[in-house]
Amino acid sequence: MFRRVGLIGLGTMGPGIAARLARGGVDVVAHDIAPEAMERARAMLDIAGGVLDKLGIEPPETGSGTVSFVLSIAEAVDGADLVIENVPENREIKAATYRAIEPLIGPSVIVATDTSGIPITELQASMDKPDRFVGMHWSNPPHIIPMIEVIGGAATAPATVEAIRDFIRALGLLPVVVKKDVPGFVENRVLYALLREAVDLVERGVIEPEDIDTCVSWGIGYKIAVIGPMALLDMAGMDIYSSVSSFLNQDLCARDDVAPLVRDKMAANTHGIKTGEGIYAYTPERIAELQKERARKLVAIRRILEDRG
Ligand SMILES: NC(=O)C1=CN([C@@H]2O[C@H](COP(=O)(O)OP(=O)(O)OC[C@H]3O[C@@H](n4cnc5c(N)ncnc54)[C@H](O)[C@@H]3O)[C@@H](O)[C@H]2O)C=CC1
Ligand SMILES: Cc1ncc(C(=O)O)c(C(=O)O)c1O
Repeated sequence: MFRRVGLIGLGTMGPGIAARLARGGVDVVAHDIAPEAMERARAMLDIAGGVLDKLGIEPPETGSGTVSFVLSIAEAVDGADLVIENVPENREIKAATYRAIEPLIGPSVIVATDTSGIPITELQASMDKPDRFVGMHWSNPPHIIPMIEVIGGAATAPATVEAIRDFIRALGLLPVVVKKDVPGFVENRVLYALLREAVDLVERGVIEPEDIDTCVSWGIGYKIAVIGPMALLDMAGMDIYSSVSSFLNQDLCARDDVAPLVRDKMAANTHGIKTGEGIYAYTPERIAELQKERARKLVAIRRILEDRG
């Protein structure tokens, strides 16, 4: 079990990760190059703590850990036995961050990345000690979603993968070890297959955005939370899947670039909630309302799925 974690990057993911680790008894020393991100993270900690209370996640007997904010990477990694990197999904920024971290840590300190899908083998190529480098892919919102993917690259020592898997288990979370270092790992390969098809259907005028959200949330999402895809195949029957996939697979979206709908949104700086408009438009009041409502529903669903309803 790691007792002290250096957390680098406090944007969308960092604050929830800090809150969840601290609730598990870990002392987190957090750093972001942007002072305003550190301020936002402080405010987020209280909100995430309230959600963890509602989830009934108790600290261990030794008590909750702490979260402190520091002004440099050197202070964040000093004395850490694990460093978690949460900087933007950009190879150069990540490589520069590892170059800054590595000279500051001892040989036994593990460095984990929360990359959404850049292969670990690629990222560890810039490291002096790639054997202690590993993927630890949390899902957003990270203080609520219990599943975390663990991915070793070609040069990762098996003991590094095992240490992260055991740490996640000790926190009461659900590690899933991905056996091959494929781009996107597993969660995002599945999610992006769904998103590619959804964007394509909206772009082709087959369905309105609100209607595909209803269709997927109530038709597929609700069911898949209880019955995973492999179990769903058995429930539907291999005969049905074989028959439907024989004509449908060839008609599914197979585009290998970013869809025009998404490129247009990027060009117009309509990135979603973070800019106030994406597929839908959001006022600041609506964003606050949605965040509360989504957290409340995710907490209620998780309690039911854990038979604690
Ligand atoms: N947003 C999401 O839903 C998910 C994102 N991820 C992955 O997690 C990582 C972080 O993603 P987000 O939190 O969404 O990114 P973000 O862009 O919201 O936050 C990144 C933070 O890193 C900071 N930063 C940049 N360079 C830095 C440096 N050298 N030192 C310290 N801080 C630095 C930025 O100021 C920013 O606050 C990415 O690899 C992303 O792909 C993983 C799961 C879900
Ligand atoms: C759109 C999107 N992309 C990546 C991720 C991730 O897991 O890295 C997520 C997420 O929900 O966590 C996501 O929604």
